[in-house]
Amino acid sequence: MAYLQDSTYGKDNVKFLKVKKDKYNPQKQEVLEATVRVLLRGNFDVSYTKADNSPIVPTDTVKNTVLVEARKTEVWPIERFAAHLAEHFVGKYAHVSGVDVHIIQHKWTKYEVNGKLHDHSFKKDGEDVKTTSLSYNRSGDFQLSSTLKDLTVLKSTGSGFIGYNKCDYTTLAPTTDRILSTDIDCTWNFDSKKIGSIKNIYKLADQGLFDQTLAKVLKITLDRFALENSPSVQATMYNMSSDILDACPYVYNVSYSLPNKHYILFDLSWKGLDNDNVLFYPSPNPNGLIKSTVGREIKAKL
Ligand SMILES: O=c1[nH]c(=O)c2[nH]c(=O)[nH]c2[nH]1
Repeated sequence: MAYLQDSTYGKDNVKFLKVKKDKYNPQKQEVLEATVRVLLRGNFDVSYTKADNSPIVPTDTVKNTVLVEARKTEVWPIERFAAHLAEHFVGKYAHVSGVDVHIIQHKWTKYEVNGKLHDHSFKKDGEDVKTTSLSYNRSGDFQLSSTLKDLTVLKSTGSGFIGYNKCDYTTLAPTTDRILSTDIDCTWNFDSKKIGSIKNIYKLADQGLFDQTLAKVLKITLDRFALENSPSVQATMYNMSSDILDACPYVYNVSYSLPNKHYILFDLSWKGLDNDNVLFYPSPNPNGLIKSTVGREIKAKL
């Protein structure tokens, strides 16, 4: 006999762009382009097991809700809009027990014209995006995290890899000078206890917590990447995580997932040429993939 173990449903890839006009100068604007996913949990079992659609809030209604609420409420920062959507669905439908909201914020950056940032012209200056994920239950439990991803970085020196395990399968030569390149994917989980309740997300958003945390994560990641003589991806990502935990008291733990995008020194000796770490070829496949989650050490009570 089959039984429904788990289910969730909703709308994915709901896209909008919202314009924010300055109160005193409506030509001065900000934009937020977003891709939203809302998945509902709750008393929907009969729609799967008995072909009874009566509890289903159509995914089309979910899409409409995201767009109407984006018009009616503040969407900056995306953590606030995620909280608003989660509260909306749980508040409106008694049989919804929980909501998972995921929002991607696409990058638009103002650029300078005649030495001054233009009021309403933007360029796409990178593929990196910020995302947020909020899982919320009717009981009040919530888990909020945000992510910076697809930020591609490379350093042409200041990185090495030596002292690793060697066996009869090892061909890798140790190096104290290599290219290090990765696509940054960093997730910071917020401390739900410290935030207190989903309502406090609005207050903390007003205080700038979420924007400041993103700015700190970005700065720490880029600074560490540039300034540290990296002994390995593993050690560098741990140090980045540890810096973020020191700088961001509302962050509970930090996860990085970093591909090691190899650039291989090309052997030119057959041509009678040396290669003093100047000519490399990018080797997209295979790539290393290094992941870690770093949390705060629980101090023992003395
Ligand atoms: O920083 C690195 N970590 C590894 O685990 C590894 N493995 C490898 O082949 N090169 C590297 N580099």
